Amino acid sequence: MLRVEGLSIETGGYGLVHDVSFTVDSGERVGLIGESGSGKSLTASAVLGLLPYGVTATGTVELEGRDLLGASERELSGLRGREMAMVFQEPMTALNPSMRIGNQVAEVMRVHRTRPDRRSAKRAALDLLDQVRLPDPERIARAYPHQLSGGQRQRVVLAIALANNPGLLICDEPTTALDVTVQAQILDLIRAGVEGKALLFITHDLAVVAQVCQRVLVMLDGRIVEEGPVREVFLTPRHEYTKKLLAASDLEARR
Ligand SMILES: Nc1ncnc2c1ncn2[C@@H]1O[C@H](COP(=O)(O)OP(=O)(O)OP(=O)(O)O)[C@@H](O)[C@H]1O
Repeated sequence: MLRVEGLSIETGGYGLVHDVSFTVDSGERVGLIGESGSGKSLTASAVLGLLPYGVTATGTVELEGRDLLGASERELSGLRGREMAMVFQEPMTALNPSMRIGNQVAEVMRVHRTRPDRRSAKRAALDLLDQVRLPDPERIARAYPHQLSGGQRQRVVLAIALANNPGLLICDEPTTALDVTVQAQILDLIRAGVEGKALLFITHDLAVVAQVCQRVLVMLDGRIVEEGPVREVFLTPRHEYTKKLLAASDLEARR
């Protein structure tokens, strides 16, 4: 499904990510962990074709065999929101503050023409709001983003991400801004929502990886230094850095 091979990212001749390779198959949930600045978000941005201005990527990124690094912006925007979708930390930046929630969810289906008409897109939007367990979807659909809580807004973002049934979902710290009980609910929804799809889940929280992912990649200074099944890596880490990460987390205490 997603294949990243020899991905390097640089800016002004300065390397930020070095020769990163990994795959995420359909039905697989893969975590990407590592300290702040290790290159996790840039790696995800390269996959999505959303690298910041002046930052460039080389290597191979393929989604269902389709080359993404060489794709035009037009091709990429046809894929984003349809074949691959993303959920970032701050839901407010993903939502349009002046558009009603229902219209925003319907919009992503209209843009990609995945529903035959406006009415069916609106109906599908209500179903999606219900699917992410928002109470009273009709009322939420009429609301504006600022009228919802942070957790409710992230549910809306997830509904938008899942609207077109994408094969790949990329989450970058989706629950970091939420309190723990809401965090657990959103993680459950993500797990349920990605069934049969590929998930790349970026976080610095090892407990979240243990809860959501089957496989984990550990990144340090722009390189993947260790990878494997979550259980294996967390129980018997091989790289010194992974050992340090585990020692610093509260996972140890839960074993
Ligand atoms: N637009 C940019 N221009 C130059 N350097 C950048 C740019 N964006 C990120 N970097 C640098 O690239 C490195 C990797 O950043 P990245 O955001 O991928 O880290 P991260 O692992 O996602 O960290 P965090 O967990 O804090 O989000 C960092 O050293 C960062 O300073």
